[in-house]
Amino acid sequence: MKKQDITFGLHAVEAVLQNSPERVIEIWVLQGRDDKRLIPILEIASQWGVSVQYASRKALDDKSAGGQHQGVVAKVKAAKILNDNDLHAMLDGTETPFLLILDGVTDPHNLGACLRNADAAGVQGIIVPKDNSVGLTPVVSKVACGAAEIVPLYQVTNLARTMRSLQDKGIWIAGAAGEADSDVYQASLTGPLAIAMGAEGKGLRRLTRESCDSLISIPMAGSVSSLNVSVATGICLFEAVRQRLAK
Ligand SMILES: C[S@@+](CC[C@H](N)C(=O)[O-])C[C@H]1O[C@@H](n2cnc3c(N)ncnc32)[C@H](O)[C@@H]1O
Repeated sequence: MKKQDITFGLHAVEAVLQNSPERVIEIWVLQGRDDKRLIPILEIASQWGVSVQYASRKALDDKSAGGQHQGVVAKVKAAKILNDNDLHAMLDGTETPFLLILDGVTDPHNLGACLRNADAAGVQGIIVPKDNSVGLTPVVSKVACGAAEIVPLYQVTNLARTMRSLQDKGIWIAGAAGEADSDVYQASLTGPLAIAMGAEGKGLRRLTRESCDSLISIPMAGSVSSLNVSVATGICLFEAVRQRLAK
């Protein structure tokens, strides 16, 4: 298991400091940078006794492997990897679960954007298969703008089995698929719910699709056949939010 990781970008570094300050080992800030947005980061770092070093742009570019670091990079202890047991422990204390399943998303920008959408929609956790999915990389954290520190990501060994265990707990699973007959605006998305999204190229795998209780589509008016997975995720989650608030 990885022991240390890198997080970069203003929102991502501030979020890890705010939510898990004990994980932050050291912070590097671009020397000569006079940016008000750094103030909360420096304040929280000082409050928790986290060492802050000033470094050149080249050093920060190297530490972030060329990422968009916005003048701040943190060395952090790797986050605990959450599994099926953690998922069920969370569900046992959750009244009306609202979950997102991502069936094999591999692009860190897409996972980061889905985490951001999930946080904004009030999703309690994202479930992904352990294999053939991107995990919590530095790029994911940066794109998630802090949401990677808030929304738990559960990495499960057998997604179909986990889906069955969700259904046993009374959670309805709606899978998003462009060719589904029922559209997202007519589906009922209230109550205990998990929305399952497919991967960038292949969509939902056959077994995942067959494990869903219903399939929903987002009507497409133009000529392209599908939306980017993070855009489709945002639409499905916020239609569910709309219905849940209207109840
Ligand atoms: C880029 S799409 C995958 C396209 C893939 N060729 C397919 O056949 O599903 C990634 C995921 O976003 C969701 N998605 C994209 N467009 C959608 C739409 N119009 N309706 C419902 N879900 C959609 C689905 O979950 C899909 O698996």
